[in-house]
Amino acid sequence: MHERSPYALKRPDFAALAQAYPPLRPFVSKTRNGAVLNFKNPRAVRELTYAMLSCDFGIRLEIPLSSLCPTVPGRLDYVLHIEDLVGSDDSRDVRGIDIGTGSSCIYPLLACERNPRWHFIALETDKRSIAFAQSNVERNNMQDRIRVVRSTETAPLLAVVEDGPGQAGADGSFDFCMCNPPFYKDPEQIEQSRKAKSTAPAAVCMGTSGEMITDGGEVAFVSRMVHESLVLRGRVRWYSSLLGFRSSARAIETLLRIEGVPVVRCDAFRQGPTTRWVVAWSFGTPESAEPAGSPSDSAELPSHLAGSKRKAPPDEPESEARRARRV
Ligand SMILES: C[S@@+](CC[C@H](N)C(=O)[O-])C[C@H]1O[C@@H](n2cnc3c(N)ncnc32)[C@H](O)[C@@H]1O
Repeated sequence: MHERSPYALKRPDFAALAQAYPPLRPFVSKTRNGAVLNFKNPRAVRELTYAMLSCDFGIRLEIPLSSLCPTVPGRLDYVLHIEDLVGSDDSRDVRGIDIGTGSSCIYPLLACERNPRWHFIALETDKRSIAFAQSNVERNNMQDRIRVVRSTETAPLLAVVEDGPGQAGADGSFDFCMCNPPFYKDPEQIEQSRKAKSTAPAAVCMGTSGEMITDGGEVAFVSRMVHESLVLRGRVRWYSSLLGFRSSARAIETLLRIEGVPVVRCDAFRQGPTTRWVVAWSFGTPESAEPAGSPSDSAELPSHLAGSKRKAPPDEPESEARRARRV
């Protein structure tokens, strides 16, 4: 977990959360070992996300039950990592792009809540998710800072940088882009992943196929970002994506090095037994971006950029619900 995360030091106290956030109460039971939550119940998992966002960030959310339910500590880790990359200069506006914002619009909401001068374009292809994301932006009065924009599957992922509808800086540039892509290439890969976790309790999965599956999997998706960045170059200062497999992070890092991208870093973030990778790259000058790192050499990075680096786990992503269980 990121060293600045408030969740790095304490496990959530379900009893205290339920006290502070009454809608969570029906899902919390008292046992001899303390208060517990039934993570097999999608409503309980969703209510936990609502409770944490409300109590810890003052964010109000509504998402459909049949969609990916974001786990707050994991999403916060990526936001903290982006803050490390772009710096915490409150004296200027910072502009970011979230590729695939989902129905929650979780990254823009968390990032804007923490950073008063940040602005986002939140891109999404799915019609229902766009409607929910837009409502969540309005529910939190963020309309002047977060703009939900519809993408199409065939359009470039970063077409918005070329189009620059309103939110780019005066020079038409963005400070960063972030992305949590669909991890899997097909249902079989999801099934394989589930079987590999057969010793674990059955997980409740709330992702739609559009949220979990993309042609060629996450490597193909992020490779598209890489190729677009080779054209856009400094129009975005930091390009980045989350990756669910260590092998994917390595593949993207290799692609970036083959393409001669001058600044590449790969950081691993661990929460319990789950690790996620964030690959970030930049065409910036040495002053605006640190030298490259890699999963193997990232321990040499300055600590504020290092996140939580631990021994790499098996090469498998995990369902949102299993991640939530460890919160
Ligand atoms: C794994 S979900 C991430 C949702 C959210 N960002 C989160 O972290 O909870 C991936 C999202 O990317 C969206 N997506 C897929 N292809 C896309 C594309 N070409 N452009 C923009 N969004 C896309 C999906 O509809 C889905 O909502």
